[in-house]
Amino acid sequence: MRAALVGIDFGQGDFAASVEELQLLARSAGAEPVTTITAKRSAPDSAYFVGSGKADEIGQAVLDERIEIVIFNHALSPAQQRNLEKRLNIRVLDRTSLILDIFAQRAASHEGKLQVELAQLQHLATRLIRGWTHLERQKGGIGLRGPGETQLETDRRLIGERVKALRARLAKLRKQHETQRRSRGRSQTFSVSLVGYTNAGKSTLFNAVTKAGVYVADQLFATLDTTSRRVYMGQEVGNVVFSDTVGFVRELPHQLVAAFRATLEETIHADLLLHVVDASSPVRMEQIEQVNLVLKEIGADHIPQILVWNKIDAAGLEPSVERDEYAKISRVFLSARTGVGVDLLREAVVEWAKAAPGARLNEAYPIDADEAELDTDDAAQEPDRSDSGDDSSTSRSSPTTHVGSH
Ligand SMILES: Nc1nc2c(ncn2[C@@H]2O[C@H](COP(=O)(O)OP(=O)(O)OP(=O)(O)O)[C@@H](O)[C@H]2O)c(=O)[nH]1
Ligand SMILES: [Mg+2]
Repeated sequence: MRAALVGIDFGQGDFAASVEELQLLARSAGAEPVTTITAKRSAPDSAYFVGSGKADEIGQAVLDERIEIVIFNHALSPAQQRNLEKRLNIRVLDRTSLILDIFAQRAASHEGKLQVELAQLQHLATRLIRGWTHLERQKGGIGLRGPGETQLETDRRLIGERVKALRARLAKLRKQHETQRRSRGRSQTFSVSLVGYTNAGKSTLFNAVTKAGVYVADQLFATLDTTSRRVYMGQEVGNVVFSDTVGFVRELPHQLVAAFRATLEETIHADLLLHVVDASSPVRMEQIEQVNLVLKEIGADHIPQILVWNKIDAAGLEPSVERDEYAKISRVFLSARTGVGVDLLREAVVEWAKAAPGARLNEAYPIDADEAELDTDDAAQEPDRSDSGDDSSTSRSSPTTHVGSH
């Protein structure tokens, strides 16, 4: 489908990067961006978002380039969208609808599909409601109740009912998952979630670490549902669960953040986040910020993170590890694609897993009085563990020794 993209520069952030992202988003949705129309404004026009001169320029491009759809890099009000569609005589999508559309195409699990439908209906509902009041105002209300309005009221009611049903079903699914999680007990298994901006390389890294075949593509939101794999990480820590997750994006429609909370449930319950960053992207710092914002929104900002600077092959960087002031690993440079540095990350995860508060404590860690008591209890129940204690306590003078003491 031949698409014209429209981006307005309000003088905030990296405009070129944001237009580039819109092109990737459009392609991910299956559109073919043929032309990109940009303009500078200080504020959106209330009728058309762009000025009427710009609207005509878009109209001309639609004719010249045989455009089938116009996609705005912004959230349009229902009135703006309608006005534009009327004037251009073509379907107009805004950024929110575009992202919703990609999500609708990609959702694979039952729960994922329900969540997308819910978000779409909520988006639609605001349009209908506002569309209706808009009409009402135009017609002046009383005595002018036409068949169109009745239809809108019916639509609104039906949508409301469907939204309610979807919410109930999702709540039930969530409860089931919660019960499953609890019945598994306070799991001994250390869990790690890969999070990050869309296209950062999370799935590629997930595959490199777990050797699982997960869909990798140079598209936005290639992954929509969470995939988890249990991986044996050696004698000391045993199994670790890795979860790949949906990518984040700036201005992620708010309904979607809320709707995808459950998809990101694994993230909220993870012991450690691997925050994957495309080190070759000029806007990587902004992307890190955006991801941290979403993490805060879903209540996962308290979970410790390792920043994974991925794609060092493209960024011309060397594989390495950085530690913070407590000597804990805080950043790993690697390439998920070539595999260079991936072993450093595995070692980093093992180190974190060994140091985790809930992990099998053993006497190799310096611990303070309260924890020492706990540890004695533990040791009493599993006497065989103290046998191997001595040599590991000397060999592990590494950073992990800090953990017991905070
Ligand atoms: N040059 C280079 N490209 C990489 C590297 N890792 C991943 N890629 C590419 O980046 C693109 C996106 O990779 P994915 O693993 O699908 O990214 P993702 O973060 O899972 O993306 P979403 O699931 O859409 O959020 C693909 O084309 C990968 O081949 C890397 O280390 N170097
Ligand atoms: Mg992915």
